[in-house]
Amino acid sequence: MLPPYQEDITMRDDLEAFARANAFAQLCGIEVVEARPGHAVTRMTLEDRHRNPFGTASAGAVFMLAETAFGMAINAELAPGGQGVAVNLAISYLRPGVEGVLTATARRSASGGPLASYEVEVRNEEGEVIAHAQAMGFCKRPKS
Ligand SMILES: CC(C)(COP(=O)(O)OP(=O)(O)OC[C@H]1O[C@@H](n2cnc3c(N)ncnc32)[C@H](O)[C@@H]1OP(=O)(O)O)[C@@H](O)C(=O)NCCC(=O)NCCSC(=O)Cc1ccccc1
Repeated sequence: MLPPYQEDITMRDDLEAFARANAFAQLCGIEVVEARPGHAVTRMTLEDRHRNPFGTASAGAVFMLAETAFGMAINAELAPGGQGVAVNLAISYLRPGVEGVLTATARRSASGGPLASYEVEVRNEEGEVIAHAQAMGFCKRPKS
């Protein structure tokens, strides 16, 4: 059985520092809104630098938003010194990202041993799902 989420904790101090240390997410303008064990929310305002030649959101930008939500959700579950990493992340783009704020929500759907599976939905401001990702994470324990 999965442990319950800690609903009362939205972002511990160490998770805030962890989010700030994610240099590439910072470069992309991704903000971590919420992070608690097994659940995280990230958002990104679409700017010209995120666009592909068609003028819509680049696949990589949307992927990074989803990946950051996954990374925060899995690492919020681990004891200090542990590392939650992606071993596979598959994404489907259902609608183009056009403008405004995109929001990714990650939640753990299953786990077994060191593996944990996450679902990530990316929505536009209208609440439409523009992308869906499935991530398989591996929880590395602190080395003794
Ligand atoms: C996950 C695992 C199965 C680990 O299996 P294990 O049995 O525990 O493997 P082990 O620990 O033994 O290491 C294996 C080999 O690697 C080497 N090494 C390790 N660490 C370091 C290092 N720091 N620097 C240099 N080398 C290092 C190590 O020496 C060994 O080499 P060897 O074999 O002796 O020559 C493995 O496939 C893996 O690490 N895959 C890559 C996953 C990955 O990169 N995902 C994407 C990034 S995650 C992400 O972005 C999500 C996110 C988002 C936002 C925020 C946060 C997170």
